[in-house]
Amino acid sequence: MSREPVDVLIRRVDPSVPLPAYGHPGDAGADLVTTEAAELAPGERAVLPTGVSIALPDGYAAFVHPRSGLAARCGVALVNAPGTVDAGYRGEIKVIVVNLDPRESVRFERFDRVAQLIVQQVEKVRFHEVTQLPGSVRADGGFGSTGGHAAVGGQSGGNGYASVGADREGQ
Ligand SMILES: O=c1ccn([C@H]2C[C@H](O)[C@@H](COP(=O)(O)OP(=O)(O)OP(=O)(O)O)O2)c(=O)[nH]1
Ligand SMILES: [Mg+2]
Repeated sequence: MSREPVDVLIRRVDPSVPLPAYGHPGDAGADLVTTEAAELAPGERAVLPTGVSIALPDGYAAFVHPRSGLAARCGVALVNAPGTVDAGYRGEIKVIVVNLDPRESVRFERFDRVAQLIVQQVEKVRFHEVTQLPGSVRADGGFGSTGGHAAVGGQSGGNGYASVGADREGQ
């Protein structure tokens, strides 16, 4: 059974902007548009206005996520993905896009969909300082400790194959 949607107040900063909308029932993200046209050269980034500001209930945050179609077709990423919109933020939501394509410029027209907003409940924690943390199986292993590193500069970790995600150390 699906839960009732959470009510979120929204204000149009740009009076003619379409409100964020879910593409399909069950989608996690509501699409955000840019209210400004922009052209990004390869490697260029821009902070694009979305024309809306929101008031989230306490205990919620909204996250500005990339759109996979823009990423796959045009190499467009969000520099800070996912961007965090705090419950207390009343300013205009902005999207920090970057064109990662090495050759092609990318052009956004006014009201093109540039990102998607995912609203989530977030925990607030209280930090308790200690001198020693409880043990765990992972301990301080991280940053590739389980193997399967991507190749850098065409070189892999010693066997000469460029690979992403294959666990060579397990073979
Ligand atoms: O992609 C984003 C990320 C952030 N924000 C807005 C909402 C958020 O509440 C505020 C601050 O974001 P963040 O905390 O990530 O930035 P900061 O550099 O830490 O700024 P601040 O010192 O204002 O917290 O900026 C956006 O509109 N889009
Ligand atoms: Mg901050």
